[in-house]
Amino acid sequence: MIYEETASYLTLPTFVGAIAMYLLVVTLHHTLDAPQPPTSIPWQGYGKGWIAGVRNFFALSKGKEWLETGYEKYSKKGNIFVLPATLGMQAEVVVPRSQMRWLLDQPDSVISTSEAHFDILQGDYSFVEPIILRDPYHEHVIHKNLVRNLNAVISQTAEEVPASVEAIYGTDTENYQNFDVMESFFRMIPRLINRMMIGPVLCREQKYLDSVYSFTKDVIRTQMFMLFFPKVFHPVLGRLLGMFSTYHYWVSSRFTLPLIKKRLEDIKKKDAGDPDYATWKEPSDFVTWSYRTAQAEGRFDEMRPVRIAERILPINFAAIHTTSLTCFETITRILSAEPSVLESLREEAHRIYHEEGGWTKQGLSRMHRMDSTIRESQRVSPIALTFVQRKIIAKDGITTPEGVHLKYGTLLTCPWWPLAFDEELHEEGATEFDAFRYSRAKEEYDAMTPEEKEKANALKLRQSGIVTTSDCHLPFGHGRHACPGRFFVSHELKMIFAHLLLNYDFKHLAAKPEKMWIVRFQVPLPVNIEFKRRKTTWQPVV
Ligand code: HEM
Repeated sequence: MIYEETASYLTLPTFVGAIAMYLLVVTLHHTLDAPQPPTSIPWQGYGKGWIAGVRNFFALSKGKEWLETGYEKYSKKGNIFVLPATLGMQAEVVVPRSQMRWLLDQPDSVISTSEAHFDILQGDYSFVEPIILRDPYHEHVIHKNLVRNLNAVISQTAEEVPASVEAIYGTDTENYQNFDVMESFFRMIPRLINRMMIGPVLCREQKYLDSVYSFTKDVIRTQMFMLFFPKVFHPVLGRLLGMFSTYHYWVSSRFTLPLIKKRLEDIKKKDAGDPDYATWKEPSDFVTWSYRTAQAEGRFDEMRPVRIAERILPINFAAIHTTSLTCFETITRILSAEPSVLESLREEAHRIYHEEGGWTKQGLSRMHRMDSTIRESQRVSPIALTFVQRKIIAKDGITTPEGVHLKYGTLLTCPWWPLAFDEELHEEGATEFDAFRYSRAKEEYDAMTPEEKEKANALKLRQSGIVTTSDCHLPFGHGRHACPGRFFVSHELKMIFAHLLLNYDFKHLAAKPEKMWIVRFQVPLPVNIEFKRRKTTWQPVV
């Protein structure tokens, strides 16, 4: 009897009603809970009231349209506007290009990058311990060490690229194979980034690589799931979801901890003048950089092996998906462009490799066509609508140059998607992919006489490379918190593509890959490419 009564409530309408009620509660909770931008400034979406808030919350596919309209109506006139909260994402105040300098000049104690990242990435739960994102010392280590150790990093990466590519793309010279492009890079990139992080032994250990890759997926899962639940559930849900990343950290640490402990022992013996270590040279990788930086700065907590092992994972998180997506965009753009683009890139890679006798920093910096192709692929395929997220952490808030007061906790951001395609900011054809957009002028410059070079604007040319960020080129962010990994990525990607294009044949891609927008992110749909190992490395036709 009781069973029958219960069953009578479990009808489709009651189930749908319960879900609708739950979502309504979640929406209202998010709306009331998050710091709200002022209603005195323009809001995109359905408006500012309660009902509009509910409609905005469910408008999963509207973000792009709202941003484009806001950009045209307000950003171009130098005004801020609000991109409303969708799902559990916080409303963002979109800062126009004309106010970007003001935004980036604010001290970290007023407008914070790390606090914005902490909130967005659920720093309380996703990275094993909250301190990892609360005090992102690993970012400081990368900022401080990567560029100054670039020569060593490039030669290690050059050593690792051929085997990393072959491990995925194989050596079959007879038959074309068919592969999911994104998957191929998700398998290749962890090895290359971990060569820089922890050296040649572990970067080839598949179980270790699986654990770090799984960790990055755990973080994304936690971040996504939490959007659907009000903050009151976060402590329980976050801890449950965080167990996955803690587990994968634990698996990775079984590989990393012994190596880190041994490295620190070696360094200490070397420092103590142990004669056995007279010729020992400390490897230049993230482990050594972390220890040495912490030692120089008296950060004893950061010299502990466990802490160094924990910090390896957020760097993997920052690197794996971003680099794989960029590789995906670049190769699919090359293969769907005119075949002459592929041939031209091959010619450049072959020429420079032979002129330099291998991959050097100097040679890679002369690969203008490849540099341009990667930069242009990033421009025409923004991963997200907005970049440069910052959170106001000054307790009293802050007043913008146009006199609007924004309170503590407000999220600020910059409009990347519309900037990327603005015809007024880029040379003609801004909506089209033009592989050599940034390299034509550089090649012309290289061919000039010294007198002609003196008259040319070399600075402008140098400012159009992959690593150069600006207020209208944001794939690596902008300002002092712009991605420090880009100095590694730019060389890594050139070596990967040079190796792929010189050693493999590819079938032309008939159509450009399809994309889908999920809230504020652009996600490519799966694409397969057909390729075959060449019997001999590509040679120019004489
Ligand atoms: C193509 C690949 C990559 C892309 C597109 C990318 C993009 C970004 C973006 C958009 C930011 C935020 C910048 C801002 O808010 O102004 C960022 C930050 C960061 N990235 Fe990357 N990244 C890539 C690869 C890497 C790699 C390989 C590393 C590590 C070696 C790395 C380490 C970092 C770090 C540590 C930060 C935080 C910087 C800070 O807040 O001071 N990234 N990245």
